[in-house]
Amino acid sequence: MATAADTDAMRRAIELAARGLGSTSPNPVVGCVITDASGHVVGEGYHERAGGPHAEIHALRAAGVLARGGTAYVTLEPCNHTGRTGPCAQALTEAGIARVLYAVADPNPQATGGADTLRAAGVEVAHGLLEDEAEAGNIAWLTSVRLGRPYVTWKYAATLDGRIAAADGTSRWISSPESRADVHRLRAESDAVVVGSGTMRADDPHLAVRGIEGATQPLRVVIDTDAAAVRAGARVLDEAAPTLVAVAQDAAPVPYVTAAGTAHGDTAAPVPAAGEAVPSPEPDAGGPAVLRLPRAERGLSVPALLAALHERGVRSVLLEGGPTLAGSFVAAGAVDRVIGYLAPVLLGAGPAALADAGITTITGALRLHVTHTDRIGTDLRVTATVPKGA
Ligand SMILES: Nc1nc(O)c(N)c(N[C@@H]2O[C@H](COP(=O)(O)O)[C@@H](O)[C@H]2O)n1
Repeated sequence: MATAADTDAMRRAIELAARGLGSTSPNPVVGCVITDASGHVVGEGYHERAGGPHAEIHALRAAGVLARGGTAYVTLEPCNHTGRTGPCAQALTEAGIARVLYAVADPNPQATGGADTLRAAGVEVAHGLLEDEAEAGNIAWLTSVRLGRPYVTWKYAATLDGRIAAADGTSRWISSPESRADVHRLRAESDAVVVGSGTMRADDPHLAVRGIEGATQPLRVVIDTDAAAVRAGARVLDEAAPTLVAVAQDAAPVPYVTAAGTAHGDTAAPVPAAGEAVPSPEPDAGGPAVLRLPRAERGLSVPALLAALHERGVRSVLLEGGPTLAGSFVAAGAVDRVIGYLAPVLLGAGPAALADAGITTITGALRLHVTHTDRIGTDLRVTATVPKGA
C-alpha cells in the first residue's frame, strides 16, 4: 500500500526523469529517488545519456551506505541485463535496498525481469505507483519499443480559423515569439525534425534548436520525393548538421551538395535498396545523407520512413510541416500527438493546417483527447493525443 510519502517520492522521480528529455535516446528517460530506512530522501538521480549510468546507479551513488534498508522509487522497472552498463536490479540488491516501487514495466525484452530478480532476492517490490504520469513522461521511448517506430508529434501554428498562411502564401509570423521559442524546446526534446520539401522551398526553415543551452541538435529529415529541393540546394542542406533527405527509390540520382550549397554532379552510385542510407560522398563538407524509400499513394511510404528512422535510433519525431505531409502521416495512422499553436488572428482564406488525410465523412474523423491547454504569449497551445487504436 503506497503512502503519501511514497507518492511524493515517485512524483519527484518523474520530475528528475524529465531532465533527460532530448539527451538519452535511444534510451528511455528514467528518474530515481532513494530514501533511507526511516523515509528520508538520501539519493536522487536520472539517466543522463545513453551509455552512461542508469538513474538507479546515480541515486545509489548519492545515497552511499544510507541506502541500506531503504526504498528505491524508479519511474521504470529496474533493468535486469548487462548492456552498456550492469544490471540495476543487482545493484539495488547489493546496496541493501529493502523495497522497490517502480511506475512502469520495462517493455524492452532484453532488459525486463528486474522486478522478478529483486523479489527472488527478498526485496519487497510494487509496480504501478503514478504509472500514467510516468508513462506520459517517457511516452516516446515506450511507444518506440512497443511499436517499433518513433513516437510522432505533429506540430503546427495556425490562425484561429485554422490557416497556416495567407492566400498569397505569406505566413511570417502568425504565432507569437513565445510560441516560436516553445517550438525550440520541442525540437530539443526530439530526436528528429521532419519537414516536406514544399515547406522547405516556401519557408526555408532553419529547423535547428536555438536559445536552449546544451541542447542536442535533432536529425533534420527532409522529405523530397523527387529530389527537386536537393538539386535546388536549399538552405537547410547547407549546414554541417546531421541531415537526411528522403527521396523515392526511383528518383533521379541525387547530386552532391556541399556546405556552400553547391550541387555538382550526380552520385553515380547505384540506386540503394529501400531504407538504406547513402552518406554524402563529401561528408566533411556537410552534405546530407540520402535515404531512398518506396513511393506510396501520397508521396513516400510513411511506415518505411519511420522504420528507417527507428533503425537509426530515432525514438521521437517532430513533424513540422506542411499540410500535405501531415495529411500523409495522419492517413498512415502515424501521428501520436498533436500540438497546435492557435493565434488570435483571422485570415479567412489560405491553406489549412491539415490537407487531405483520407477522411471523407464525419464518422471517419480522427477524434483526439486533449491533454493540455496553455496560454503561450498571445496564443493558445492545445496538446492532444490520438487514442490507442484510433
Ligand atoms: N531502469 C532503468 N533505468 C535507467 O536509467 C535506464 N536507462 C533503463 N534502461 C533500460 O535498459 C536499456 C538500456 O540499457 P543500456 O544502458 O544500453 O545498457 C533500455 O533499453 C531500457 O530497457 N532502465
